[in-house]
Amino acid sequence: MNTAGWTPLHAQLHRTLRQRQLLPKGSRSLVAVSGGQDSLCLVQLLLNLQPKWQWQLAIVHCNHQWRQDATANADYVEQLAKDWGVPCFIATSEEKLTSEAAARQWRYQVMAEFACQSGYSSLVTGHTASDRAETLLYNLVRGSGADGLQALTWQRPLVPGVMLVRPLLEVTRAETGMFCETAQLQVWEDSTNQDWHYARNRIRQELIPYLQTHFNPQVEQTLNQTAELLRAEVEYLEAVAIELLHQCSVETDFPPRLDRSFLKTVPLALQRRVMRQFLVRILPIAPTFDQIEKLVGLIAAPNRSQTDPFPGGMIAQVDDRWIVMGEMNRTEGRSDGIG
Ligand SMILES: Nc1ncnc2c1ncn2[C@@H]1O[C@H](COP(=O)(O)OP(=O)(O)OP(=O)(O)O)[C@@H](O)[C@H]1O
Repeated sequence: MNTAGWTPLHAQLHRTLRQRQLLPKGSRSLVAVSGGQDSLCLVQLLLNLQPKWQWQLAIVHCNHQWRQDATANADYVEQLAKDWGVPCFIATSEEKLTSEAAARQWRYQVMAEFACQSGYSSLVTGHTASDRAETLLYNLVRGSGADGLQALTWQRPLVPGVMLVRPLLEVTRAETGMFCETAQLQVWEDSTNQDWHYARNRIRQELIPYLQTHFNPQVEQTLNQTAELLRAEVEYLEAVAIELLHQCSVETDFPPRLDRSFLKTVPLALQRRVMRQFLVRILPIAPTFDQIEKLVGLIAAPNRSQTDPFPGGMIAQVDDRWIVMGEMNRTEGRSDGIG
C-alpha cells in the first residue's frame, strides 16, 4: 500500500469532518470509488484517517458497462481494495447504460440499496470544489435560481438511514491530482465525453481557465464561497416556506387549497417557494419555473381565474380567498391569460 504521509490535505479533511460532523466516529461508511483521481484521493485520505476516527470503511464501485475498459476499471478498483484490506463491492449493470442520466440514476440506486441492506449509514463521494464550481456555472447558464446555484451540498439524506456525504468540497481537482501523484496512486482516466460530462469538460477546460486568466485566478474558490453562502440562505428560506405552507393550507384538505389572502402578505421570493413546495407535494414530476409562476399569478388574480392543466391533469382555480386544485372538468372559469 502506498501510504501518503500526513499532509495539509489530511489536516484539512480531518478539520472539515470535525467541524461539519460529516462522518461520526466509529460509523460505517461506504466510499464510492470510480478509480478517478478524486475518489482515489478521498479513499486514501479516509484510510489514513481511519485510526483516528475508527470508522468501518468499505468501497463500492459501479460498472456501467459503457466503456470498453469498464471491466478492467472495476478489476483495478477491486485489486486496490484487496491491497488495502478493505471490503469491496462491485455492482455491474445488467444492460449497457449509455446515457449519463441513466448511469447516474442506476448508480445511486444500487449504492443506496446496498448501503441500506448492509447497514452503512453514509455513502461518501469524491466531489470536489472544482465539481461544485463547474456545477454552479452550468446551472447559472441554464437559468437556475439560488437552489441550483448552491450546487452540491456537504451532505443530504439519500434514502432513509443513509446520508450522501461529500467531504472534499473544499479541495480542488488540482489538489487531488497532486495528492495522487505524491501518493503514487495510479489514476484510472475516464474516457467518456458525453452529456453532462461533455458540458462539464468544456466548462472545466475552457470557461474556468478563461475566468482564471482574465478575471480571477482564485475563481474556483470564490464560486465555492458563493455556493456556500447560497446554501445557508436556501436552507433558511426553505424552512420559512414550509412553515408558511403549513399556515396557508390544511394538509388533509381535499382538493388541496391555499389561502391566497394570507399569501398576498408574503414577499414574492417566499410566494414562489411556497408554491413550489405545494406543487412538489401534488404533481407527479418536479414543477418547472413556468408552472410555479402560473400559480403565483393566481394570488392577485380576479376571482374564478384558473391555470391550464399541470402534469397529471389538475388545474388551479381561484375561489374567493382560496386557490383550489381540481380536476379540469370540475372547474369552469376563465383563464385570464394566466394559464
Ligand atoms: N462508477 C462509479 N462507481 C462508484 N462511484 C462513482 C462512480 N462514478 C462516480 N462515482 C462517485 O461519484 C463522484 C463524482 O463522480 P463524477 O463527477 O464522475 O459524477 P457525476 O455524474 O458528475 O456527479 P454525480 O455523481 O453527482 O452524478 C466520484 O468522486 C465518486 O465518488
